[in-house]
Amino acid sequence: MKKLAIIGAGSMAEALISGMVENQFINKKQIWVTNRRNEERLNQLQERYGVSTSYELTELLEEADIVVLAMKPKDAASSIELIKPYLKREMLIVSVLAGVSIESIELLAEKSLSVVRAMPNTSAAIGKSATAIAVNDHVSSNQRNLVKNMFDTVGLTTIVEEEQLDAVTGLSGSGPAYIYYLVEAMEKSAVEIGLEREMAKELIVQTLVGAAEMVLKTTKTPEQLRREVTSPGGTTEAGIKVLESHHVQHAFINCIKEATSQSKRLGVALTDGIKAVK
Ligand SMILES: NC(=O)C1=CN([C@@H]2O[C@H](COP(=O)(O)OP(=O)(O)OC[C@H]3O[C@@H](n4cnc5c(N)ncnc54)[C@H](OP(=O)(O)O)[C@@H]3O)[C@@H](O)[C@H]2O)C=CC1
Ligand SMILES: O=C(O)[C@@H]1CCC=N1
Repeated sequence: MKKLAIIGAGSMAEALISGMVENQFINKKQIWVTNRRNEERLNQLQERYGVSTSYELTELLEEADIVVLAMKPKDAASSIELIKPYLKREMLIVSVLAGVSIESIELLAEKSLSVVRAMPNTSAAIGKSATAIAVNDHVSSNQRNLVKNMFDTVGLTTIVEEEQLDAVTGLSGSGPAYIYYLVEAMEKSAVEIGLEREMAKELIVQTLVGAAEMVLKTTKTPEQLRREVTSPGGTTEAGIKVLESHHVQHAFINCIKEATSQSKRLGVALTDGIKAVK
């Protein structure tokens, strides 16, 4: 591969750059990055990772093998409008945009393209993303393997059907935020029950890591693991009763369903908007 161009220089772009550079997926100078106008940010990425940067679209996109779309979904239409004269059938387009369908990308580009739609999460920044990718019919098996290898540099990658990506977004794309929300609650409670913040943080993190590894490494279900912690008449039972009285498990299920619906809504709004102006 000669060149990989990334449109958007935010947190997701940086996570990918860091993974690719660290794992020598491609020579760092062959990674080109741009953003809308934040030049300081581009300089920062250049200094940190040795990547190339440019606002000159010919320099950026000419002869690129892979073009990664990493702007916010609301900026997709204006951004693709700018780059569409440079997008070629032989290029592979990789989008990490939540909710934005492959169809929308091709409609915006006004041509059929080889498109991979991916949903990573922010744990990509430490090489621990749970990423799902879906491809359209123009993507060859070599290209699909190449993109899988690219996302493997930032964590685990699964191949799914495009229809499943909204659910993946609701579950694992947004997932880190749900866990952070729980950690926030654990930290607040720790202070209220008289523990020092720093010491509590250490205990919370180790509890999370330990629980995650138990789910990963044992053959027991999460429910079995929970029951093993819960002694009859003990502390866990007393705590879980409070969660149940607030229907917390039900609330989490609704949270994931709502995030999934929002991903669908974002996609439909964009596709309808594009079709209305075409
Ligand atoms: N954050 C997350 O947890 C996840 C995010 N995603 C997806 O990743 C994408 C990026 O998210 P994130 O990195 O958090 O976003 P950020 O807001 O951190 O970064 C967005 C970037 O896009 C750039 N940009 C906006 N418009 C244009 C344009 N017309 N041309 C070039 N660059 C442009 C911005 O440039 P400037 O600063 O100059 O305006 C900025 O560098 C989103 O689509 C999101 O759905 C996917 C999975 C998880
Ligand atoms: O909240 C969002 O829309 C993005 C997509 C998945 C995680 N963050």
